[in-house]
Amino acid sequence: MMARTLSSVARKLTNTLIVSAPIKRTYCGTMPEQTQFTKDFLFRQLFDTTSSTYTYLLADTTLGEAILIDPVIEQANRDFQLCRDLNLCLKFAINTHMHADHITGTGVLKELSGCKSIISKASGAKADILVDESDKISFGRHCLDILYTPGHTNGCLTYYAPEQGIAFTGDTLLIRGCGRTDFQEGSSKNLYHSVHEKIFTLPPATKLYPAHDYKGMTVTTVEEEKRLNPRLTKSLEEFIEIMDNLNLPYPKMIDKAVPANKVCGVFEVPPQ
Ligand SMILES: N[C@@H](CCC(=O)N[C@@H](CSS)C(=O)NCC(=O)O)C(=O)O
Repeated sequence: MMARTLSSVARKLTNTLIVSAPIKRTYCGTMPEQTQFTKDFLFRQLFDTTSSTYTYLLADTTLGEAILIDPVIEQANRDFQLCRDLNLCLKFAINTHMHADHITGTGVLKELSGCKSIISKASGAKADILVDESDKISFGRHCLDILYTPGHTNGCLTYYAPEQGIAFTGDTLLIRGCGRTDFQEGSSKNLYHSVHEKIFTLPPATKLYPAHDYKGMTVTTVEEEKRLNPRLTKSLEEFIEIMDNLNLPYPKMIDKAVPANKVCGVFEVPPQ
């Protein structure tokens, strides 16, 4: 009896396997070879669920120097504690741009760790160090190149670590999307050119890490976005049309976040 039951289960499973649809293979290109991180490079992707913001901790594990990209004020203690847990000294807290949807953690991290804050000169925001494309950001023996990628805001930067094959695109390029261009000197034309000229010209296997994701995605590559991005694979004219019709709601925090982020996240919000 038991044997018959088992064999009927097995037959059902076999049938299920037989009737399941074959995997449809539509991609006929060659996958670009993946770059591995060097042994002395630490990478952590951290998330703030309220604003769906990614913060990135990068470090030289031999020399113990770290940086944070796009920290969020509510997570500043978490990020600082992680540096302590890993015996890392936080050198810089960096923003890709002046965010509209959350207050940056750079002000609090400066207090907690004594690190220096960084943002682009073009952002018009205050920070300890204002950078542009001619600068590099070094931590230990590692280094970030700076790409000027305006469009979402006028001061947007992409930070690129060529040796590791990774770039941090902020809100310029999101996974299968891009940052909106309807406020803070946003320009769809500039964003399109930034992506096509500065990001899509990086090596195809370059891993791209955005400042946000709203669908649970974590990473993409230049090759993937050039092939699959539903907005940026279009012509400039079609792209502008798409961006003009996004109809996204105004970010909930913008009226508090932008004044605070103009002064590195240390703005005292007046009592309501
Ligand atoms: N609902 C959120 C804000 C969502 C949003 O507008 N995200 C921005 C980046 S943060 S300013 C964006 O560019 N989105 C592009 C898109 O296509 O979703 C809030 O209220 O904070």
